[in-house]
Amino acid sequence: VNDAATTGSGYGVKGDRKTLNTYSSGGTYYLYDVTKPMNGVIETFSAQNRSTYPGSRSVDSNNAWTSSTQGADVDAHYYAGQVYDYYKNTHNRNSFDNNGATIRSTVHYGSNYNNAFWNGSQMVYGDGDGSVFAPLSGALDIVAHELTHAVTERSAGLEYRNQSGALNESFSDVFGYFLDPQDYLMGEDVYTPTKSGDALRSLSNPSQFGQPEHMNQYVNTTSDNGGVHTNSGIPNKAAYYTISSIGKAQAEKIYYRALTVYLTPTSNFSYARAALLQSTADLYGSGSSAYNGVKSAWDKVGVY
Ligand SMILES: CCC(=O)Oc1c(C)cccc1C(=O)O
Ligand SMILES: [Zn+2]
Repeated sequence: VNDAATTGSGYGVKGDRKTLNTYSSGGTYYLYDVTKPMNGVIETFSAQNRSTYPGSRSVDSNNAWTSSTQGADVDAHYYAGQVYDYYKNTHNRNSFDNNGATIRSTVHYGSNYNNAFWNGSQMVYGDGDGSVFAPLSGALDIVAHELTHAVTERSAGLEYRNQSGALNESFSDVFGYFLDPQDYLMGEDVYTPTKSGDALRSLSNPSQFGQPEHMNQYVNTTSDNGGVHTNSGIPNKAAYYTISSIGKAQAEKIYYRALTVYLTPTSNFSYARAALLQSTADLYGSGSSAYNGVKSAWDKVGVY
């Protein structure tokens, strides 16, 4: 039996053509990517619209992943590979655990499910209901957001509530930007497919989608684990100020070092400021323009 790594192609959620790293075994093709270094594996499954995971491996008979229901599978697989490459090439991190863990995604989870999440072991994506969301793996920034939850879990371990939870959310949005830097919007490629110009969140203008962007607007609430998707607007705005003043290349090194070296499970916004400043001093010096950029960014959002 000739099992082999193969190259397929298909259409993503938006109908765009993509080349795919697949695998053939017994005459069937699988979304199973064995091309990454040190045996990192990326694999994609389908829940076939049931609420179970992982479901079964996404398969195709001729390695042409072109049916309308395969777009979610194509994008989950392709974008997971892009996020793997980003963390390896930019930060020398080998998968989310820095030890070559298999990156598994399940698509077509549930029915009309307007959600995506990291479940502690894998990524899971709904198909959306066609009004609030198109299939959620169709946005690179969402895939990067979810996989960054895994990186955070295996590094800082920021507890998913209150300020540490808002930081957890913010780091996922910020790395979503680093993967998809042509705008400061989150999820715009799949959010409200019948309406243009909106998004889940904006890093440059959090208040556009109902988020605070200064500490004096912090929302004390018990909903959403203490407003983790709301209060993330404050560190997101600080990240926007940082990126727009010192540039993406230095900002992403600073953010990765803070996340993997200094932040802890209970870090709050003030500690995040200190961690980012210390990371900047480590990398570029405390007298650098980068250091002044980070300091000024957090001053502007009222976090000291
Ligand atoms: C940008 C990705 C995102 O926010 O995904 C979520 C959605 C769409 C609903 C609920 C939670 C999340 C999340 O991953 O935090
Ligand atoms: Zn999230």
